[in-house]
Amino acid sequence: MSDNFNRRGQRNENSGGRNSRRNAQGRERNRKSQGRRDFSASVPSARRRVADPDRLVAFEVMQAVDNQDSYANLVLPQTIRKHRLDRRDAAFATELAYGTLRERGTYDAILSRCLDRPLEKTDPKILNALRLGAHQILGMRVPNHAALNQTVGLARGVIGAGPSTMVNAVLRRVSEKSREEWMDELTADLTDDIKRMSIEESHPVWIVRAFRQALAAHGRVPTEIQDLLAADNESPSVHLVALPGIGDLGEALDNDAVPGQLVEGSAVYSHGDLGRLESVRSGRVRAQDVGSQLVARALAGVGIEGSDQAWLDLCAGPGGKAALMGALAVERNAELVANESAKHRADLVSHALEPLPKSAFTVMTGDGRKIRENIMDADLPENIGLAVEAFGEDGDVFDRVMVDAPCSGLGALRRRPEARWRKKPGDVADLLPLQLELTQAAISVTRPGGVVAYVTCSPHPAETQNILLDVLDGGEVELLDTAAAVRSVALPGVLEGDADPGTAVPGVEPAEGQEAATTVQLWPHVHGTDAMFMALLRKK
Ligand SMILES: C[S@@+](CC[C@H](N)C(=O)[O-])C[C@H]1O[C@@H](n2cnc3c(N)ncnc32)[C@H](O)[C@@H]1O
Repeated sequence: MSDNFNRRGQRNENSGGRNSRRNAQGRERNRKSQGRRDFSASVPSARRRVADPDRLVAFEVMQAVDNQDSYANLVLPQTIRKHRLDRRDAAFATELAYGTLRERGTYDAILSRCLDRPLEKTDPKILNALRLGAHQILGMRVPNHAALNQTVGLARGVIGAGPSTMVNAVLRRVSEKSREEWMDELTADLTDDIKRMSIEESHPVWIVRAFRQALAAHGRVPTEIQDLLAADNESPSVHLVALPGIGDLGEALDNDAVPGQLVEGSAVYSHGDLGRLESVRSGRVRAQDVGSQLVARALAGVGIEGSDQAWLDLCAGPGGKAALMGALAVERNAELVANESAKHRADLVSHALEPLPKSAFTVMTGDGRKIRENIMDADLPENIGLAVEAFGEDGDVFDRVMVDAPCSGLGALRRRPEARWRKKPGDVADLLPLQLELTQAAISVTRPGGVVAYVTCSPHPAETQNILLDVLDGGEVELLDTAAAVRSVALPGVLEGDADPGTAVPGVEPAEGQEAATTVQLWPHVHGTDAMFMALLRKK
């Protein structure tokens, strides 16, 4: 983490460069030359009447998330461009918007003690301005007077003079206590740990509860929950993968990336715009969570007997795992079929696979549940086509199949700052039938002895272990020692001891030739990855 960011990954406003609007002490520079004046925080009526551009960007992102259901990670870059922020101000706006969105739950609990009306009855624009102010005061090291002054200026500029007076009064009350004092006050009378953590770590109560169950279900200690929630509030590092045999990490490493600690061919990049790396622009090096890299490599690496030429990624969009699997397939003289139901996402898969030789892959657009019918009609690469003929009407042609199922995404909350507030408990239940049917469809096109990987970016027991048990009930597949397969593609020693991601599944016997029947659950607070689940299944 750079020196310019605090414990929560936010920038300290104390490292002003030559052109910065903040000086070396973190104070906003005087802007007389821009025709505006900065005033003392104690004179609200005389404060600036226009919104500071980086705070305005953060505010517009919050509004777009609320009013247009926008994704912050998509709308933020557009808004930064619209307001022509320089790199430094863009970084500040990013931390302000993302941090405020993530920690909204904590700030709302504090604001509800400072407002004289319920939050629901507060004008949403005023509420968003207050949240941004609270984050600057309690979550970033912006001096109180600057946070107040600038947020009042923002409110005055985008909402009006009346509301700005109220924003000033409320933020003054917020600034009267430190974050720790606020937490003590808010949680003093709470006997329920889940509610306490929900406020302290800014997650909805139902997600805290689900995570605690998930930790227990995947063999970890439920008391880890606080660390897990805290890890969700950190900005994730950018992990890179060099497509094996196609890309290399040299350029990234020359530009301050550092080698990844979990898996070979990976690096961690924390030095700004990835687009400046030609290897990334060309798609030969890709940004990909290292957990995704691990599961893709584990499926490619697990031992199978017999043919190994036809690989399938059943739910491939936008193509991250497909690109890595496809490159590994090329090295092994195998070919990849990448299927995706949404046309625009199938186009992204085609784009992700561009660096591969054209003859090495096929992209199909279709419902994965109908893959069996669809592959019989498809124009597949020659060796897969031959295999289809060999298996005749059955269509069970594939040696390795990835089912990276559509899921609640609860394991990647740190990537989508607003996601935790949008998701509902029903989202988990809604996807369960689809997850099961996709896995059954995958099994139906896998040849006996071939392997299916069931993967989710969620640790929720309903969409991980329960789906697995339903699949095993079908009697067509057996659970492999997934943890051993994952360890074998990780760097030596890193998934041992407390970092062992494996869990034995009660009542499930090891398959022939396997030490154990295990699943794998990765965690942000243990492995620095998304909370990704994997079960490797061998077709009988
Ligand atoms: C978790 S994402 C896959 C991520 C991808 N493997 C990667 O690494 O980039 C799940 C994908 O499944 C797709 N999907 C949803 N329903 C599907 C279906 N019935 N058949 C095939 N794909 C489906 C979604 O559009 C989404 O792109």
